[in-house]
Amino acid sequence: MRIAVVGAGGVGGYFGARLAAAGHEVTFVARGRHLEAIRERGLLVRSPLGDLKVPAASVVATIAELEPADVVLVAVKLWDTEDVAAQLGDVVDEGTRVISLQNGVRKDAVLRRHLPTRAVWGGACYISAVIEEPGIVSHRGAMQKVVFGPYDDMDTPRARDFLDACVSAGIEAELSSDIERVIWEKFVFLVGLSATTTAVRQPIGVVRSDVHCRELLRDVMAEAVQVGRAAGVSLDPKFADERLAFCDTLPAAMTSSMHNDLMQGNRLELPWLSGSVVTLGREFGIATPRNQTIADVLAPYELGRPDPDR
Ligand SMILES: NC(=O)C1=CN([C@@H]2O[C@H](COP(=O)(O)OP(=O)(O)OC[C@H]3O[C@@H](n4cnc5c(N)ncnc54)[C@H](OP(=O)(O)O)[C@@H]3O)[C@@H](O)[C@H]2O)C=CC1
Ligand SMILES: CC(C)(CO)C(=O)C(=O)O
Repeated sequence: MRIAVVGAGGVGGYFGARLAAAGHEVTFVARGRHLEAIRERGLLVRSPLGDLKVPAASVVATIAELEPADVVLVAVKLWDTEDVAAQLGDVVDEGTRVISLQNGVRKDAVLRRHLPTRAVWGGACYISAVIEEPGIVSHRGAMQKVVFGPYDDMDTPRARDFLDACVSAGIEAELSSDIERVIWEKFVFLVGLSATTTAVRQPIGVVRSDVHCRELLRDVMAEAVQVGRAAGVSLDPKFADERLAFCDTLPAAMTSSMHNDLMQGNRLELPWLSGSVVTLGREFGIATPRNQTIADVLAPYELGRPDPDR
């Protein structure tokens, strides 16, 4: 398959490299020092499942340089979605399908503002991966799963082709007939994990074993479930309790990409995570005090490490 990956970071770098290693025609769009390093030495992905090397020739600097693709994977941080979606408008043709592997529940609406509705499939991924240094992505742990699905059943046969491509590349992959619910289920869990690990600056093991933090984790997820249900998503009303039990099965050292970003002094996706729960809560008249507090205490870090002398 011809696959374009916009954003060659933790997520895009990992999944794109797996697909490339399986013989698919993968082109990455990268920028900055990461782009320069890939152009010089190729992209190296370090993974406990086996390292991967992508040749320098697979990278381009702009979306406009992409050749027609069957599937475009969007894997940039959420603040870059609008810009990427606008540029994709010029390269997506009749046969192209775009899957965002980003977190959050508003990404596909942003893509649809710039792309034909049929071109946008839903997606979510489960992985822990970061740009270790320019040109090098590190996959942490063995988790590496993609769930995706068209919003329109007519597209299911072509979606199966991408499923086959992922499976043949060794990616744990699932084709869902209810991708909106999948995206929301991931969102509920992620909002809980990212809010607590980032605010507490500790991994899930510490969060879940402290009685107060555990209740916070549950409440943050319960608020996300409530707003999701108000938005018409078929989430189980007890889903937060189910996810809390799931959190008990996670490796104690697991954190979240937002916690990692905070520790690195990077910008945070906070407005699209707890921030989205608050915004949607306002829209539907649902109180979201726990997510509001998370959004408030992390606000000084939203654009990167704050300057204490400011
Ligand atoms: N990392 C993880 O483990 C997980 C992340 N996610 C989600 O996946 C999404 C991507 O996250 P992650 O992989 O961590 O992000 P990264 O920051 O690691 O990678 C994104 C890359 O895309 C680049 N980029 C942004 N805009 C463009 C553009 N227009 N053209 C070319 N390159 C561009 C960024 O460059 P620059 O640095 O210059 O901005 C960066 O190199 C997020 O929504 C995140 O929440 C989901 C599951 C797990
Ligand atoms: C929870 C996790 C690691 C699962 O993929 C994630 O999506 C994130 O931290 O952004």
